[in-house]
Order: sequence, then structure tokens, then C-alpha cells
Amino acid sequence: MNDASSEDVFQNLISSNDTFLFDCDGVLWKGAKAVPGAAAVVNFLENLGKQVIFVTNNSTKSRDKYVDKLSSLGYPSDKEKIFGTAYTSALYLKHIAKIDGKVYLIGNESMGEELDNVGIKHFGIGPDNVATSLDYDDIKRCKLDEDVNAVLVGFDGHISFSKLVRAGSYLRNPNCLFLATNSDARLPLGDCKHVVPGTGVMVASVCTVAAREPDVWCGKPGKFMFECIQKTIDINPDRAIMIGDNTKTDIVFGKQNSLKTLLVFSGVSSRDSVNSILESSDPALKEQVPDYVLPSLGDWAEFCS
Ligand SMILES: O=C(O)COP(=O)(O)O
Ligand SMILES: [Mg+2]
Repeated sequence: MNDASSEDVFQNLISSNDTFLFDCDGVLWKGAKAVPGAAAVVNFLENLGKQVIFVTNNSTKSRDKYVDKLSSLGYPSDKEKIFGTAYTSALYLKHIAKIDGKVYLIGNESMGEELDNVGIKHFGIGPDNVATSLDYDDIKRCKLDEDVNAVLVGFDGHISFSKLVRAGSYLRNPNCLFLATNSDARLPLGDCKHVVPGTGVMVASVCTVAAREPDVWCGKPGKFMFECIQKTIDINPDRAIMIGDNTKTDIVFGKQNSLKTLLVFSGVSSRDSVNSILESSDPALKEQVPDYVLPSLGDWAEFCS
């Protein structure tokens, strides 16, 4: 593991890579605020002619909404270079699973927007508080739709008992496909004192009630995310680097796709967590060790003028 803070290492990474894949939450921004200096670095790389790609597990924005967020925070915002899980899960359902029925969605408006874009029927967005007691008459009011043949779980701030009744009931059918966007446990929101539950919390609830694991993960480190990128963008893994803040998702994703990896400490994973991975004798954890570490992407801004 190398420290990437010096200008020599930065220049070396520029000359040895044509493609820079950036995770978003915790690398480019925390909540609504950009990571200081990060936009200057990303624009510098883009102006050098490097291929800049955004790869995020966050399902709360469609590609169009990411264009708006990236540009409002000063980042390049080419829609074709943005891969979020709202988009990739819609691609999976349309082109791989070729779903012809309905999707029960534990998710959000942006996921619905991407499903609409590819013509997939869905329902489930928004509050669902039908069952308020454990009385079976009440639970029966959660009507089940016979046409559902997939359950998709992403970020849903309205996750509820009723939604779990429905998801568990649909997934009792082994032919009902179970898709999840990502397993991130928490979202990094900067100086916030609260713990912010991530999509992993919602997916874990559905896994528990359904007694099943997802058939497909549409985000990092799942392989479908990289397949989506490769379908439209030419990447030579030998000359590409994945920059992320989470060892479990970003670094494993980079390693599994033979990319170089760089971990920043501005988001989920800390230097201490990397040290305990390094000290551990569990061979499975080795996949989480990045090639490079850097406190924050913005630390390179001083080399970009
Ligand atoms: O939404 C999340 O949990 C993480 O999103 P990220 O992949 O951009 O860090
Ligand atoms: Mg992140």
C-alpha cells in the first residue's frame, strides 16, 4: 500500500493511467457539499484528456439527476460517463432479466424514473403503512399483485413493515427475481452527528424476511456494474484506476476488475479500518487492501494549477 500524497506519485498515476473511475459519496461530495478541491482535480484530469467515469452505488438519483448534481458542484457531467445503481438496475431488468411482468420496488422516485425510461412496469414508491398491527386481518390488507415477477431493493426512506410483508411474500416464489442495488451500511454525510442508514440496511431487512440473498447486485462490487460500463466505454484495466472511500465496495470492485485502486479517507473507511484489515489473518480481507491511500482527493488540487 502506497501513500499517494506526493506530487511524484500523482504524476506517476497520471502517466500510468488513461481512465479514472470515481466513486461519488465520500470522494466527490458528502451530502450536498463538494469535497474541497476535488472538482479542481477531476477537471484537471479531464482537461489532460483522461477518461473520467463516475461509478456510484447511490440509487437516489437517475442519470439525469447526476448530471445536474455533478455540474452544480463544478464537476464534468457527461451523462454517458455516469453509472449509478438506479440506472444499472433498470438496465438489468430490461436487457438481462427481460422482465415482462411488474417490479415491486422498495426504492425511490429516481429508480422509478429509470425503470420508466426503459418501459418496465413498477409500483411501491412512497409510504406504505397498510398493516399497523400483527392482526392477520390487517396484514391481509397488503394486497399482493399476481403480476409481480421481480423485487428490486434500493434506497427507500419509507421502508416499513408493510413493505417487508409485500417483499417477503413475493419472494416466497423462487421464480421471483430478487435484485438489490448495494449493501452500503451507512452514508457519509460529513460533519453530521447522526448515523445515516444506507441501502444495506434496507436490503438486509428484505433478506431476513425473505430468507434469501439477492440474485443480483446492481452496484459495486457486483460484476454487472463493470459490465454496464464496458458495454459503452472502452477501458484498458492495465491503465485504469478506481478511486473510492469504501474498502468493501470500491476497492473490492477495483480489484475484481483488475483496476488499480486508491482509497481516500474522506468518507466511509478510515486509516484505522485499513490497518485492521492489514493486521488481520483473514485472507478474504486482502481484496479490500487498496494499492494507494490519500487523505482526500482535494489534496492533489495543489498539483493541478
Ligand atoms: O449510496 C451509497 O451508499 C454509496 O454511494 P457511493 O458508491 O457513491 O459511495
Ligand atoms: Mg463512496
